Amino acid sequence: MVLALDVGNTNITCGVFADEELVASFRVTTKIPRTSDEYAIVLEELLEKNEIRAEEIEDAIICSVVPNIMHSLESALIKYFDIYPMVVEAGIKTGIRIVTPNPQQIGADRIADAVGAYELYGGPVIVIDFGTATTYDFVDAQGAFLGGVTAPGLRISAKALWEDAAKLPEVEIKKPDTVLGKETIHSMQSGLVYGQIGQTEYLIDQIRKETGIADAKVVVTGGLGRIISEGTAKVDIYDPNLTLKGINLVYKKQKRKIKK
Ligand SMILES: Nc1ncnc2c1ncn2[C@@H]1O[C@H](COP(=O)(O)OP(=O)(O)O)[C@@H](O)[C@H]1O
Ligand SMILES: CC(C)(COP(=O)(O)O)[C@@H](O)C(=O)NCCC(=O)O
Ligand SMILES: [K+]
Repeated sequence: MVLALDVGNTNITCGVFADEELVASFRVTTKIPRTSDEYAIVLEELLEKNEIRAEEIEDAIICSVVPNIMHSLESALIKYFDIYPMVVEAGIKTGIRIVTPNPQQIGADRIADAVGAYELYGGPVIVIDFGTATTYDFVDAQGAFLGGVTAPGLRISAKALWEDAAKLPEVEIKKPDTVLGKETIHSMQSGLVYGQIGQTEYLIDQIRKETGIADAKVVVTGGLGRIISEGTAKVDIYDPNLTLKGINLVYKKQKRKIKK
C-alpha cells in the first residue's frame, strides 16, 4: 500500500491507497510543530486505528505547500518506515502541462487537484479547493493548466472578522436559512457562506467567459467545499478526496516512468 500525504496550511490529510482504491484516510493538524519522532508516532497510531500495520506501507508520496515541516515529515518516513518518500515538485511527471511563465510557483496541491480533476472527471475543468485559501484553477481539454485564482479561505475571512472587529464573536461556519440576518451571528454566517457562494458562482462564470469554454465542468474539493457545493447548482462534482487521489495518480505515473 502507498501512503499519500497532502500537507496543507491547516491540515495534513493522509490517505492509504491499495492501487487505485483509497482504503483509509485521516487528518493531522499542520500548525503544531512536531519532530520526526513525533510524526512517526502519530502516523503509526492512526494507521493502526485504521487497521493498517506500518509494515504494510510500501511507499509514500508527499505533496506539500508548507516547506518548513518537510524535513521532520520526510525524516519520520525514512527513520521509522524505511521509506524515502517521493515528493510532488517541479520536474515530476504529472500528465498536466503547465502553461504559465513560472510553473514552479504553483502550489503542489493545486497541481494534484488539477491532475485528479482532469484524470478522473476530464477537461475542460474548473477545479476549486476550499482549504486555508480558496483556489480556482482551470485545466483545458488537452490537460493544459492555464491559470488560477487565489482568494481568502472561509476560515481566514471568518477569523479576520472576529479578530479585527471588537463586537463580532467567533462563529461556526454554517449556512443560515436566509441571506438577511436579524442577529449578529446570523448576518456573519450569511456574509461568510453566501458571500463565498456568490464569489464562486461569479468566478465560475468569469473563467468560462474568459476562456470561451462555456461548458467547463466544475469539480470541488477541500474541507469547506461541501457547504459551498450544497449551496449552488454550478458545482458538478464534490469530491472530498480529490487532492489525495491526484497525489496517488502522480505517484503511479512517476513509478511507471522509473520502471521504463
Ligand atoms: N471534513 C471536514 N469537514 C468540515 N470542515 C473541515 C473538514 N476538514 C477540514 N475542515 C475545515 O476546512 C478548513 C480547511 O481545511 P483543509 O481543506 O484541510 O485545508 P488545507 O488543505 O489548507 O490544510 C479548516 O478550517 C478545517 O477546519
Ligand atoms: C494557494 C495555497 C496557499 C493554498 O494552500 P492551502 O489552502 O491548501 O493550504 C498554496 O497552494 C500555495 O502556497 N501556493 C503557492 C502559490 C501559488 O499557488 O500561486
Ligand atoms: K488543500
